[in-house]
Amino acid sequence: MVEPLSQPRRDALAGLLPHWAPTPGRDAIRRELRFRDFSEAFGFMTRVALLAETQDHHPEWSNVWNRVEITLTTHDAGGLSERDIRMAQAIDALLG
Ligand SMILES: C[C@H](O)[C@H](O)[C@H]1CNC2=NC(N)=NC(=O)C2=N1
Repeated sequence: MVEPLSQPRRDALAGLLPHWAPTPGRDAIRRELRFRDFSEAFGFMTRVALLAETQDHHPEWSNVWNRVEITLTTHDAGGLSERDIRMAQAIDALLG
């Protein structure tokens, strides 16, 4: 079992993640990305997939050609946890 984030921790972290927004109706965060083409988008997804395996934390996502939509939440916690924040920061770092 993973602990969900407390409200103060949630507030403290919100400013650290400028590219991520709350997912409407869910305890989750999401980010939409647009790449030059499908190859760039899928290359990025491949890198995130490897990252997800190393962190044992997996995104919910979708891809349409050059667009990738990522939602992060922790199923084991029934909502946002520190794992999602760590993953969001690692994804942001990949993007430079
Ligand atoms: C058994 C395994 O550690 C768990 O199922 C992991 C795998 N990846 C996961 N990913 C996400 N997003 N939430 C989880 O709760 C989760 N749990």
